Amino acid sequence: MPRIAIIGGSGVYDPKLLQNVREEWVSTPYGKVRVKIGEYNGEEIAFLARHGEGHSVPPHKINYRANIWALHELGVERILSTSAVGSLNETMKPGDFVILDQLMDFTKTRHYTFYDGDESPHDRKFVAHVDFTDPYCPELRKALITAARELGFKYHPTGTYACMEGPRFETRAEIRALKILGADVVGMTQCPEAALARELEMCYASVAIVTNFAAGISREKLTHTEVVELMAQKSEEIKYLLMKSIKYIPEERRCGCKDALKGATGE
Ligand SMILES: O=P(O)(O)O[C@H]1O[C@H](CO)[C@@H](O)[C@H]1O
Ligand SMILES: Nc1nc2[nH]cnc2c(=O)[nH]1
Repeated sequence: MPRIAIIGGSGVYDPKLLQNVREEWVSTPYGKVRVKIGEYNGEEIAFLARHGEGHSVPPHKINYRANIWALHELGVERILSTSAVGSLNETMKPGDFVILDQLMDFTKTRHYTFYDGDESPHDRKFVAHVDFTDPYCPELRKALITAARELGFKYHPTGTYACMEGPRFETRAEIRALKILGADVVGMTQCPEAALARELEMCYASVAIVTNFAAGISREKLTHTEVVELMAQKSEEIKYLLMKSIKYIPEERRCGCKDALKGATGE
């Protein structure tokens, strides 16, 4: 049973670091999910391509609830994810790794929770308000930071991610506003993915890879081609970062993630 999962974002479509990979279709109350399970460092790791194998699913149409539920169903406790981002912070340059520590959600049409009361399509029919002060697991963040430092990669140990609805990129004015609000990087997929993991008391962290400067900061037109091209250039480094990070993930969970529902339901 895999304790750890990797969710690959744009440009990260197959689990290069895993051996003996098998595919499982996991049924969930929100639909079926295709998960690959393989071995690394003597243990089972699950892998899920956020946008589907051929990047066929746009950010606003990803079935985030099915994805996170499926990993929980498999017994996953810890999720590492990648996210390709634009940078609003001149110190965070294309090719840099940012170990996210904060996020702001500007998405509009997504499904944000598993806890829909009586309408929940499962037996968790209660209301829950989880704490999300620190949306990323401190233990997973530490593992990513240690690995990035040891590998000598250009990385930033903190970063605030603004999640936009997409699928279009941002206007100059939107980026100007996000910069005033304190965002360092901008993307389209961390919300509701991170919150849904917290709702199922799973640890979650994301390494953002800067693929471009954001609209109005970049002098070039923004393209998804540029995003995928830069991610392809970084694919080896991303693989090594994930491999080394996994080795630093403690067996025992001492973070608050595992108790996220305590006090959240009012009981
Ligand atoms: O966040 P990931 O899945 O890496 O994808 C990023 O890349 C796409 C834009 O090129 C958007 O989907 C954005 O969120
Ligand atoms: N929203 C958004 N997502 C991205 N992913 C990679 N670059 C960008 C960007 O500039 N904006």
